[in-house]
Amino acid sequence: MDFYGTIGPACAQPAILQHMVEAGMTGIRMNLSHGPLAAHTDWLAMIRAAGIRQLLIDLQGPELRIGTLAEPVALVEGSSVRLGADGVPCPAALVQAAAPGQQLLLDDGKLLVQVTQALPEALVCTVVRGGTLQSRKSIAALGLAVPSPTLTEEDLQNLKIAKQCGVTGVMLPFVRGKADILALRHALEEAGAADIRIFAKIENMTGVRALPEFIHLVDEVVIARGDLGNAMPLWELPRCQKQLSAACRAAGVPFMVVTQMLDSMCTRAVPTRAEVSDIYNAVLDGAASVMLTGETAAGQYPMQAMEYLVRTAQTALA
Ligand SMILES: Nc1ncnc2c1ncn2[C@@H]1O[C@H](COP(=O)(O)OP(=O)(O)O)[C@@H](O)[C@H]1O
Ligand SMILES: C=C(OP(=O)(O)O)C(=O)O
Repeated sequence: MDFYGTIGPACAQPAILQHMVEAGMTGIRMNLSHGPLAAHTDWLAMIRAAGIRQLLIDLQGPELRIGTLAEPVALVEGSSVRLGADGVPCPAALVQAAAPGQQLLLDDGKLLVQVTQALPEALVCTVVRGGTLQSRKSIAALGLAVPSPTLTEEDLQNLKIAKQCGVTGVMLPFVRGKADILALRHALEEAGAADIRIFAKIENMTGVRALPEFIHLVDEVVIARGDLGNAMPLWELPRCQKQLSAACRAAGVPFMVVTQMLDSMCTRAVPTRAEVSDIYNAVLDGAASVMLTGETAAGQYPMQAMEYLVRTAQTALA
């Protein structure tokens, strides 16, 4: 079984990475929504030096995200926020597609705003669920199809240098169907990197419904519960996870379970009973891999989190 962490400011130090490897981490993911491969040469050197064999890059793909902010923005419930020109930067395609009444979940649903006015270059929104909005956080526009290409210009640049950077797998967000996978395969071939494995992230209902048409074209399916949880009431997410797991088992395709596996460990050295049960159950369901995200990238206890992930999974495997 594979155990992945996500590299980020909290763990990008040689001693911490070394400790995570000793705890059983077999690979690491770099989320390129927060910066291109070329800007992470120091992290790449650390990954090599720690002897981490598998390096996954998570592309931008069709995912919608807030742009880069000079500083975090406090969104106060009931107040107004402008997304787009002269406001919080966001994709132009979203501004074009959204109409008044549209709900927008930000940062994996932690924040919620509703469009009250759709101007040609900006959306004026009311904050429904407030909090602090940081750079590059996710946007989910419920029920709205926002046209976007499979790969951004930056994704193509990243793929060109992936092989020389030691990348072994590419994660494609928000896979919508066979065409997205074929486009990524083509881009990898063009980059001379046809042997890099493809991880298809299932992050919305379009991806759930389309899985049968592309499951045999990918190397691993990723049950990406952060964004997927925005696509349904949260109490339905476990059923969806079980159904996706069963579909992968039936097709004989490996799958990964990811996101909030040890979320409380972002701020505490010991996980909850519910979190270790979640990991144990994912392994019993047949997951080929499990991955930590914010726990290792931005949390206070990246080494301890990796240790709990690996030990709990190994107990389930024993
Ligand atoms: N390459 C990076 N550079 C700087 N910060 C990062 C990077 N990768 C991750 N982070 C930080 O760690 C957090 C958790 O990582 P991840 O779960 O991959 O991001 P997100 O939830 O934004 O998709 C990010 O929101 C960001 O604050
Ligand atoms: C892993 C996920 O993707 P991201 O970190 O881009 O939110 C997820 O949505 O579960």
